[in-house]
Amino acid sequence: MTSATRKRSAILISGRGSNMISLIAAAKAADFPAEIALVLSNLPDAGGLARAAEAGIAIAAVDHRPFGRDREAFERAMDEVLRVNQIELVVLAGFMRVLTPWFVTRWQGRLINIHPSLLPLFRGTHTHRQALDAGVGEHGCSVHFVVPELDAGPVIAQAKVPVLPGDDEDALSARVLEQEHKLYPLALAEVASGRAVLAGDAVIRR
Ligand SMILES: Nc1nc2c(c(=O)[nH]1)N[C@@H](CN(C=O)c1ccc(C(=O)N[C@@H](CCC(=O)O)C(=O)O)cc1)CN2
Ligand SMILES: NCC(=O)N[C@@H]1O[C@H](COP(=O)([O-])[O-])[C@@H](O)[C@H]1O
Repeated sequence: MTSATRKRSAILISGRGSNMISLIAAAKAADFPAEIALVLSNLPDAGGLARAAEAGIAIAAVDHRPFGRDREAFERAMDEVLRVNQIELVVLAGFMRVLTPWFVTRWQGRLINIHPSLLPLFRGTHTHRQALDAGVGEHGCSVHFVVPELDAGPVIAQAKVPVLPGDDEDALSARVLEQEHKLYPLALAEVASGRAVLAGDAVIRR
C-alpha cells in the first residue's frame, strides 16, 4: 500500500501511550491502511511523547492548561497542528479531555476513541471500578466514533474479558488493556480502509 493511499493519522494522548505503541507497531506493516504521522498530547510531559519520538514518529504538545476554561481555543490550537501535518484521521488513545462540539463536528467520521468498557455500559471514568461495583461477569473495551455526547458514539468494535473472583481494579484493567492493544489496530484498519464508516448514529460496513 503506497503512502498515498494510507490515511495520514494522528494519535492524541494524555499519558503513557501503551495503546499508541500498539498502533505504531501495527502501522509498520506495509499493507496497514493508516500511517501514524503524528503523536499529539495535551500534556507536554506525557510519557508517551518520548516513546513516540523513540519510535521515529513526529510529536507535538498543545498544553490545555493555559487556555483555562476556553476549551475551543485549546482545540483550535490543536486543529492548526493537525492541519499543518495534513492529518486525515484522529485517533484518541488515553486522551483525557472532553472535546467540544466544534472540534467533534469538524472531525466527525474521522475521529475515533478507545474506551475501557463494553459501551453503552460504564461511560466516563473509573470504568473498572464501575464494573466491579455492578458485579458484572463480563467486561471489556470498545472502539467507537466520537460524537459530542461523551462515550455515546457508535461502536466500531468491542473485545470482552471475564471478571474473575477476587479481581480488583488493577487486575481487571490489566486484562482489559491486553485486549485494547489487540482491538485498536484492527478497528483503526477498518476505519482507515473505509470498510467501517460513520453514517448518522450508526456504523455501516462496506
Ligand atoms: N465530545 C467527546 N469528547 C471525548 C470523548 C467523547 O466520546 N466525546 N471521549 C473521550 C475519552 N474519554 C472516555 O473514553 C473521556 C475523557 C475525558 C473525560 C473527562 O472527564 N475529562 C475531564 C478532565 C479529566 C482530566 O483532565 O484528567 C475534562 O475534560 O474536564 C471523560 C471521558 C475523549 N473526549
Ligand atoms: N476515557 C478514556 C479512557 O479512560 N481511556 C483509557 O485510558 C487508558 C490509556 O492507556 P494508554 O495511555 O496506556 O494507552 C486506556 O485504558 C484507555 O482505554
